[in-house]
Amino acid sequence: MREQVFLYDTTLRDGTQGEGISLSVDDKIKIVKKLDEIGVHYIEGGWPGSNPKDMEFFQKVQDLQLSHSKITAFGSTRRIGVKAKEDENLQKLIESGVKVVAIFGKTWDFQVIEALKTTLEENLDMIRDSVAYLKENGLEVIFDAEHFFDGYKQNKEYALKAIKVAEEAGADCIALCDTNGGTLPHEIYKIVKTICTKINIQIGIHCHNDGEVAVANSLSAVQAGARHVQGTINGYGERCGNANLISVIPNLQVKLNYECVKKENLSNLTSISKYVHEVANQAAPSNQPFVGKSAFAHKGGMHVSAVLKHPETYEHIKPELIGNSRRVLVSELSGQSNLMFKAKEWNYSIDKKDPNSKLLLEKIKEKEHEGYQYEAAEASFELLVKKSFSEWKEYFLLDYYKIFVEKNGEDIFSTEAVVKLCVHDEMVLTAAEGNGPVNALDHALRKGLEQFYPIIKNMYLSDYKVRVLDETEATASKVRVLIESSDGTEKWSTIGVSGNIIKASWLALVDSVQYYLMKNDNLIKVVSNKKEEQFIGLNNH
Ligand SMILES: CC(=O)SCCNC(=O)CCNC(=O)[C@H](O)C(C)(C)COP(=O)(O)OP(=O)(O)OC[C@H]1O[C@@H](n2cnc3c(N)ncnc32)[C@H](O)[C@@H]1OP(=O)(O)O
Ligand SMILES: CC(=O)C(=O)O
Repeated sequence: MREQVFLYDTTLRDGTQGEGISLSVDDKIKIVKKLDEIGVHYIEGGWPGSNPKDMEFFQKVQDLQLSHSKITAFGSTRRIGVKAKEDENLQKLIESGVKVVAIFGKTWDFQVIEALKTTLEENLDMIRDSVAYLKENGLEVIFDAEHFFDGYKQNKEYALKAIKVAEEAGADCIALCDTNGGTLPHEIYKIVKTICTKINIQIGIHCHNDGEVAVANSLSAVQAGARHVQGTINGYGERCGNANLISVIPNLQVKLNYECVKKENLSNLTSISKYVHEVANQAAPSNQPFVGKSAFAHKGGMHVSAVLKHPETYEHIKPELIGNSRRVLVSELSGQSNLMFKAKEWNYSIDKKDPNSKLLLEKIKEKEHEGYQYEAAEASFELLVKKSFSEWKEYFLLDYYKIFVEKNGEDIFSTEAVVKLCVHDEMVLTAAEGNGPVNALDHALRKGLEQFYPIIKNMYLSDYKVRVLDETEATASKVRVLIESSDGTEKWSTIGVSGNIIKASWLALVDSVQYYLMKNDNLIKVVSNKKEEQFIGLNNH
């Protein structure tokens, strides 16, 4: 039987103390639903005494039927010199309608004197009165021992007395907080181990990430006896953030054999991490451990060769356990194993002994040396593979393009592009305007192709990025253009590199259209045959 560790999520409270993180009431409700689905035990919704938004949240959340999670409200011990029953913050905690509250109190003598500006005795009274009052009101009470580790290192006796007072007043759990985030895992282990021998109620841990060891500290605390772990999804939180539950959970469950969430819910971690990034309007870091896009992305040829033989050679856990997946990147650091893996993904079968495979690898390395970066442009890479390993027909060939940019006296710019193409042995000349040279080229290219391949009306450019490759060359430097295209369902990325930004853009643009046509080749054949029949018909008249 695996020992249970209780998860206490504070994304909606401490998470929103992180710079740039702000959640509306609806956002919070959405996140609550997801956390409940994966079986987080406690969800701290906010601080009812802090702002009207949090009050509204506590009203609205009462309408949710949660299956697993208990909603908690956060606040502080009573104010100095005020009776607990008259303290506005404690009243709001009770009025919030929750059954569980977490209150933080000072356990570091230095904080009591410098921040609270009161006596050590009054602080102990504040803790005692507040916990006792909330218990009298029938609530489950978690006491967050603020700055516990710093306090313990400086004045053991007082820090211990502060949490003893909370225990004696009836607290259900004492969460030891590394509030400044500077404590190291071996210190956490030693201190938590000692505290577990002195306190008879559940011990919890709340770590900040200022020393980048919040996850490690949380694990050390559990190994030392803590059974309640506080943290946030994706590690959002004040300053450098809180312990990232998305990493804490699989480390505890997969590696240390504790029970945090039901086994079947582990595979939702990747999607919940993405979901919360999305709701919080944050870019998901691709190198986020466990769930990031790159967490199981293999780039070095040696690694890929080994992973193909046995994934455990370069993977610490199976990616599917947490809902992630293995990826292989293609670059100048690739070996033939990278090509084989990618080709298989696209249903091409290639053999290491095939001379084309070696040629393709050499071509990729040359191109990467020129400035191409295929890991960011898989569609261009797939075209290269297709051209190397199967019959390739050009959907169109360029004869020339011309671009005209005009600025009139009233500071109005106009841009026009003329494109001459050969499609199905027919010369097509088109012109189009655009709000810039690349846009005009895009319009002219489509105008020329749409009559042959009407399907391209469905695709559009969704992103366009330019990167200067050698800044020392200033305006003469090479540029790398990355284009992302979409048809509303799929997205694909293509690349072009040149000393001329228009040419780099054209190359990326052509790859984008060729890729789409290649992917929809079955549909296209029908349309272009008809077109040819039509021409024949016309010629007969
Ligand atoms: C470690 C943590 O993360 S604790 C959580 C921190 N989170 C937040 O502060 C976010 C929400 N906070 C707020 O909305 C506001 O700070 C409020 C509404 C709670 C309080 O606002 P104000 O009354 O204007 O006080 P202000 O924020 O300026 O100062 C905090 C006061 O609380 C006191 N205080 C700090 N900790 C405690 C405590 N554990 N118990 C009682 N009082 C405390 C401070 O000494 C200070 O008192 P003072 O005004 O007499 O100097
Ligand atoms: C309570 C809390 O958030 C802290 O001490 O960091």
